[in-house]
Parts: sequence; structure tokens; C-alpha cells
Amino acid sequence: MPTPLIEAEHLSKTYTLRKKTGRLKRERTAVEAVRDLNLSVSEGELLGYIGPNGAGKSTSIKMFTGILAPSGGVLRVAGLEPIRDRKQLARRIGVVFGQRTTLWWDLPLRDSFALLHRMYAIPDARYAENLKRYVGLLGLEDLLDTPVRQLSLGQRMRGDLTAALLHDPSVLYLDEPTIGLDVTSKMVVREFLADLNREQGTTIVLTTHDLDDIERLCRRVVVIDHGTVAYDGQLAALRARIAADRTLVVDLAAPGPPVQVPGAVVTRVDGPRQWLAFPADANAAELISVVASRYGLVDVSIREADIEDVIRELYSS
Ligand SMILES: Nc1ncnc2c1ncn2[C@@H]1O[C@H](COP(=O)(O)OP(=O)(O)OP(=O)(O)O)[C@@H](O)[C@H]1O
Repeated sequence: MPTPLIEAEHLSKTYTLRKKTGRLKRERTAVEAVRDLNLSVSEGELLGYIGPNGAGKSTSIKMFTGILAPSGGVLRVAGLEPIRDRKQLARRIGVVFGQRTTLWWDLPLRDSFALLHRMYAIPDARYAENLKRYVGLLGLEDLLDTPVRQLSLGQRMRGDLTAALLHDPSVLYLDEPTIGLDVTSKMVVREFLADLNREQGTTIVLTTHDLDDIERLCRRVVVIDHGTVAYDGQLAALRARIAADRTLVVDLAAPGPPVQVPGAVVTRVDGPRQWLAFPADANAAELISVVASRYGLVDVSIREADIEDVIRELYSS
């Protein structure tokens, strides 16, 4: 059995909000951001950690990284208790946020890396070796003297990845690492992460709304909803659910009650527009012609299920 690197048992986090309800009155409300979350991640896994907005992903990752204290439950990461052993844990983990940089904005990349060398007290030889490796793998050789603020988003992301790896973390948390990147940069980042996981055995927890990231990188996917695990399993099984349905969006000549056609179910009506779910292996052309023969049809489009649909479907089951 591989050693679990992250182990959460009945983990919970409740935020208390104070809302002003009068001139002097304040009411406390509790937000259960994470509740009864159970998760075990083994060394060397590359895990997709997904869920809709507000599901509790960031809150749980903040607990995994020792930034936020849990309200309840048991949590161990790399054999440590994140809040109590926060300093030790910092040496074992790396974190990359797609939306903001951990690099020093006005400093050349080289100086940001040098600061991390000192902050993490990385042995000189190890630092030199890692710097050479990651700068080479991520093609940053010609950018080392460029201030971070002058880097493109893709270049900055490669810089952030290098920064997160200089101290050889056992686990790397990535929050939307490909957001806003062009196709080529996305490919570079994905290939790099796949190699890092395969060759160095770095455990990776990947949070993203980009289904392509998940498809290309993760075998296992954990879906979080309302603060708890809604799905934990192979991507292949999740993909089968994705393939289960497609949606035909029809624009009718006039608003009306849900259309009735065999083999499709109306899932939404908005004025003259209706959404019809139908099995992925059904004949879309036939369905369209049936709708057209019975109703005044102005326009149609077909939507493949995206990750948000799959997630919605998981919650409703
Ligand atoms: N500091 C905070 N104080 C109060 N409530 C919070 C705080 N941070 C998050 N929440 C609430 O906790 C819930 C979970 O939020 P969280 O940010 O963990 O979700 P998420 O899955 O990361 O969402 P997203 O995909 O939008 O980043 C939400 O209802 C959110 O509004």
C-alpha cells in the first residue's frame, strides 16, 4: 500500500460571519464551507480536485497547506499536522495560483529564485541543480533577468512553477494553473506537470475548471460539492457520465410549453429557447427533424456536456 500523503477524516470548516442587522445589532451566521470531508491521497498521485464555485475547494486546500485551522476532524499532510507543524510543512509543499503570483513583482526572476533559496534554506548544490533543471525544462533561460511584471502570463506561470519546486516539495497544489494561457502555453504547462509527476514522483493536487487539464493529466478525480466529497474515482467513470448526455438548444418561433419529442427531455425553458437533453449516442439529426416537423424552429445548436454539467448531474443523483 502506498503511504497516504494527505489524509483528511471528517474534516470541517465553519466560517462565522457578523452581519449588521441594525444600528447597533450584529447577527452571527455560520457558513459551513467544508463538512465531513474524507480524503486520502497517496504519494505520487496526480489528483484532479474539482467542483463548482463556492464548493469548498479553496477552503480545504487552505487547511491542507496550514493556512487555515480546521473547525473539526483530523488532518495529516506528509505525516504532519498542518497548523501545528506549519513551518515544517512549508518545506514539504509547493503552491501555485494561476490568478496571482508568488514572485516579487519588481525583481528579475533570478532574484526571486535567490530569495526563495534563502527563505527555504535550500542547500546550495541542491538549489543550483533544481534551478538548472526547471529553468531548462520550462525554457526560462533567456528570461532570468526580466522583472516579473514584464513577463507574459505564460512566462510568469513557468516562473511560478519553478519557484514552487526549488525546495523539492513532496506535494504541489495547483490552483487554476492554466487559466488565461494560450493553447501553446497550456500544453507546455500540462506536459511539464505530467513529466514532473511521472519522473520525480511529485504528488500533485490540481484544482481547475478546465476539463482539458483534467482529461490530460488526472486519472483520479475528486469532486467537491457543498463542502464534501460528491465523487471520488477514476476519470474514466466520470467521462462515461459526461458522455451520457448532450443538449440540443432550440430557438422556437414563439415561447410555448416544453416541446414533446420522443428520446429527449426538456431541462430548461427561457422564452422561445428550450434545452433538450438527449443520449450522446442518439441521432441528433433525427431529433432536430422531429422538432422541426412539429414546432416552428428558428435555430438549433448542440452542446456537449461540460464539466459543470457533469458536476451538476453528480449532485442531483
Ligand atoms: N473568509 C471567508 N469568510 C466567510 N465565508 C467564506 C470565506 N471564504 C470562503 N467562504 C465561503 O465558503 C464557501 C466555500 O468557499 P471556497 O472559496 O472554499 O469555494 P471554492 O470551491 O474554492 O470556490 P471557487 O471555485 O469559486 O474558488 C463559500 O460559500 C464561500 O462563500
